[in-house]
Amino acid sequence: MKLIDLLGCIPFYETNDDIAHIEVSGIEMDSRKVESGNLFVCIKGFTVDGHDYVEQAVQNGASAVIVDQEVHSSVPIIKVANTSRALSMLGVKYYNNPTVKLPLIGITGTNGKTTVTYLLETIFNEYKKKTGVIGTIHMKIGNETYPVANTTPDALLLQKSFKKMLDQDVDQAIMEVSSHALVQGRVYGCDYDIAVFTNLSQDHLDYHKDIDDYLRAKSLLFAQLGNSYSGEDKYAVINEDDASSTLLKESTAQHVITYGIENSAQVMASNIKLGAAGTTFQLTTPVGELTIQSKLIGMFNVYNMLAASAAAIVSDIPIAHIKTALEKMEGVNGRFEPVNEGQSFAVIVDYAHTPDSLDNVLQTVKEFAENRVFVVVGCGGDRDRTKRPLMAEIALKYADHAIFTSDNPRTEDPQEILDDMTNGLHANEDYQVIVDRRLAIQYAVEHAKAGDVILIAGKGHETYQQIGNVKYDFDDREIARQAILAKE
Ligand SMILES: CC(=O)N[C@H]1[C@@H](OP(=O)(O)OP(=O)(O)OC[C@H]2O[C@@H](n3ccc(=O)[nH]c3=O)[C@H](O)[C@@H]2O)O[C@H](CO)[C@@H](O)[C@@H]1O[C@H](C)C(=O)N[C@@H](C)C(=O)N[C@H](CCC(=O)O)C(=O)O
Ligand SMILES: Nc1ncnc2c1ncn2[C@@H]1O[C@H](COP(=O)(O)OP(=O)(O)OP(=O)(O)O)[C@@H](O)[C@H]1O
Ligand SMILES: N[C@H](CCC[C@H](N)C(=O)O)C(=O)O
Ligand SMILES: [Mg+2]
Repeated sequence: MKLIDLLGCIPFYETNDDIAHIEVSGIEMDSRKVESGNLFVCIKGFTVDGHDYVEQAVQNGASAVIVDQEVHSSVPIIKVANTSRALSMLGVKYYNNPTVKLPLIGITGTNGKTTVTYLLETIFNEYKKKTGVIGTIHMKIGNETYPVANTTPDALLLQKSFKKMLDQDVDQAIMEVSSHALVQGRVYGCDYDIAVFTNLSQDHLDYHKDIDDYLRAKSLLFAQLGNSYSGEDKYAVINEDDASSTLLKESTAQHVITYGIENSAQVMASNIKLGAAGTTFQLTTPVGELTIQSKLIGMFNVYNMLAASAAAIVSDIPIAHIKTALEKMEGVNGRFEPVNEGQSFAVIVDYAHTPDSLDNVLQTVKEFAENRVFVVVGCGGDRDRTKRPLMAEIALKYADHAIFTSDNPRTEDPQEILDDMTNGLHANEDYQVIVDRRLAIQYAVEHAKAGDVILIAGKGHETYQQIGNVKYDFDDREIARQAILAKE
């Protein structure tokens, strides 16, 4: 593509050279990955500034650079107001604006995004629609999976992935939209057809100034809905029982469809029967009413099913297919996942890593436990410190025995993270600190008796533990399995 044509998507830019002849073979934001003829976009990050890597990009063959600060270079320099924003626009243009053709659902909220994403995948697949999914666990096109570094990838990878989905005849794309992505503009230029809100509670206060700032970040998804003027109907799917619903409804000029249990909403669940092996409820929607018998456990999963059902209804999926899919769904990788080797006690691995999710999941465990509840939990390093004491308190509120351990310490001292968790606790409470996560899991398994439940929270599907900057192989499910086998 000619650079001059590509730059048509940026309203104002300055250049120091004649760029009419330049062909662009691709766009790159990482100097280490630049190939001959690439346009290098300099992004100021949290760790380093891409403007410092212009020379490396040029050595690797960059044909031009996009900057928002002064740099010196032997290739043409194009100066814009904001390179992050430019990167998204360039990605959209380079990959030919894929989301205008690709039906796209974006899911945001503190908890439940991944679960709702996979519920929607199951529903669309049941209706014989090919899906593309982007989220925490991986990117998935049809049955092929690809690893991802972020829940919501950077703008370039995102647009490239949408293009790939279109090339592979995907009918419906479904993605998680993190608050980081919204603030950083990773999703500028995505033409969402449906934006779903799950819930809002405390997380990421290392990144967002306060909870209002966090909510404002989430609201950007709803404000962006319909900005492409494609003329199609767009929908915001909102949890009416969440205190943030009013602001989010006011953030969009598009159609709103609500779901809920407590407050009156368009899609509702009633007559809910929560069980240890599944959940039954009456689903009431504007297009009909039916009974759902789901294998998913816990009230929070009723909300996830309502969110997915509402998004499926506005996508014109017949409710009979929604019912079949919800009832077929076995669960999501690493979410309330049992580890069963025929032992006399239950072991559940879950991804709860926020106060609210831990509260929800422990409440559910407590309700069905025949005997004592053990919880093995920690908090991630280089992340929101203020959630640490809250998570410890919640663990003690429900569990008969809490074992506090490391999650992904990253660059923090694991003991200091655990001190943050436990400093405010009373000494006589029944908890223990075992820094090594493997030993903590082993301890819980060794001490469990018939009818007890062990909840291992925080890492769910993760198959590594990050200590310092190194990711070591680590899978809670495997460690638990080995411990169970060693015991019996
Ligand atoms: C805080 C944050 O959002 N960080 C993201 C950010 O990293 P960064 O700002 O540190 O990037 P950087 O290393 O300073 O690099 C700046 C620029 O210089 C470039 N560079 C860098 C080095 C070099 O040699 N040459 C070069 O050109 C980089 O390619 C980049 O363009 O940009 C990177 C590239 O897009 C992201 O991968 C990275 O996510 C890191 C891995 C991360 O941990 N992010 C978390 C906080 C996050 O975003 N989480 C949410 C999910 C949260 C949730 O839902 O619970 C997510 O969407 O994943
Ligand atoms: N609707 C919900 N409300 C509260 N907690 C939930 C809800 N759904 C799931 N959870 C809890 O949160 C954990 C994470 O769920 P899930 O992975 O679906 O959320 P997520 O929003 O994708 O999280 P992340 O921000 O890490 O991507 C689950 O393991 C469960 O404990
Ligand atoms: N997307 C979340 C995942 C947290 C998972 C938990 N295991 C941790 O490492 O804190 C984050 O980056 O905050
Ligand atoms: Mg997720």
